[in-house]
Amino acid sequence: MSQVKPTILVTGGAGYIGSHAVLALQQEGYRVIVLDNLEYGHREFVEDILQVDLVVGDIGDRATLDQLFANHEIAAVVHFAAYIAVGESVTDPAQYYRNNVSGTVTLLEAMVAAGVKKLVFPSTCAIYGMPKQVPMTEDHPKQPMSPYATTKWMVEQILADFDRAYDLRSVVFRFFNAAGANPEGLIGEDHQPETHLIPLVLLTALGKRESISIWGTDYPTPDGTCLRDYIHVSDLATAHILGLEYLLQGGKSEAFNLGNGNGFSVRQVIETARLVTGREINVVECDRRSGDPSVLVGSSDKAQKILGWSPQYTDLSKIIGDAWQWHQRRHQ
Ligand SMILES: NC(=O)c1ccc[n+]([C@@H]2O[C@H](COP(=O)([O-])OP(=O)(O)OC[C@H]3O[C@@H](n4cnc5c(N)ncnc54)[C@H](O)[C@@H]3O)[C@@H](O)[C@H]2O)c1
Ligand SMILES: O=c1ccn([C@@H]2O[C@H](COP(=O)(O)OP(=O)(O)O[C@H]3O[C@H](CO)[C@H](O)[C@H](O)[C@H]3O)[C@@H](O)[C@H]2O)c(=O)[nH]1
Repeated sequence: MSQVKPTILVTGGAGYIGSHAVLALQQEGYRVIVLDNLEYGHREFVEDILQVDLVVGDIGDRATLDQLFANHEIAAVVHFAAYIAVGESVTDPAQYYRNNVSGTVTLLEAMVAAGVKKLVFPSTCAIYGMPKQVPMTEDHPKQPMSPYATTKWMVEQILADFDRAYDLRSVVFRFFNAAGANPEGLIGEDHQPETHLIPLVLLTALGKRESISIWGTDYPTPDGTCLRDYIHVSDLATAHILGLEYLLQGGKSEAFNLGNGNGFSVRQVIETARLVTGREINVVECDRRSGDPSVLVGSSDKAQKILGWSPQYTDLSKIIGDAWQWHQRRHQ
């Protein structure tokens, strides 16, 4: 007889990475409830494609949260809801602190009040700032260089205090560059506006954009363009299951890097996209974008050791190929 698995609340589950985590949870037999205000998320991902219960509401709305926790026996929360645009966080930091920090504190208070004391929280490698050593490990100094990254580091510190004071246990995942789409092509990356390299390259291949800008060709890297650690979104989703199971089994609070372990340059991404799509992709070489480190590559040894996680889709052609499948379907 198969064991009934607990109910998990996924905030931001209508977004890019959250919807992939919902799919993975569903496939593992968990009951899932999504809380998303749909400011950026996609209703159809949750209701039509994944067919999961969706509560349209805000993480900063305590009454909605209290009702949710009262009406459902929720064992843990996976908390993706946040604003994510680095550039916008520089020009309008107030809304980032309100949504990502204040909203999260409201969620955490509601959890403690309801006795729900397990949380999986996506953070970012951007909390490390300029790399002092590569690959970066979890104990690398923290010097966030944007308000967005600061919000994530603040929440990590808040979680450490909530652990000490209220026994709220958390698994923090510091993602490197999330990319790709689930291999079945059901859901994928559709941010408005889009700022990430791989979807922008694929939108160029589709003719939705004239060209892709390469921001900086004079970095101290083999081809002069920045190296990033692109990690398949389905591998991130799998890590969330392992993190959740670790917490449900009584694991203590920990933070883990989640990366591919390999650095790919901007030129490699574009060249691979040319091969995968068979399309012409116009390139414009531009000056550096401010604040971009030349190399960001993570060590995920800790996640491998403690959670038994290792990425399955480390090949750049696979990551771009899955994203391409999704983009073609989305824009056909
Ligand atoms: N995309 C990346 O490369 C990346 C890298 C590191 C960390 N992360 C983190 O992963 C998480 C998800 O990122 P994503 O790329 O899927 O973003 P996304 O914008 O696709 O998803 C975020 C979702 O949260 C919802 N949301 C935002 N504020 C909300 C609020 N106050 N109440 C309820 N719902 C709200 C949005 O409507 C959206 O559906 C974020 O926390 C982000 O910081 C992403
Ligand atoms: O049009 C573009 C877009 C990006 N790039 C370059 O491509 C690389 C990747 O850029 P992305 O914007 O896709 O990703 P970032 O590395 O800047 O940022 C990502 O990783 C960060 C961690 O460093 C944060 O987590 C952030 O949320 C997430 O978007 C960078 O070298 C960037 O300069 C271009 O050359 N042209």
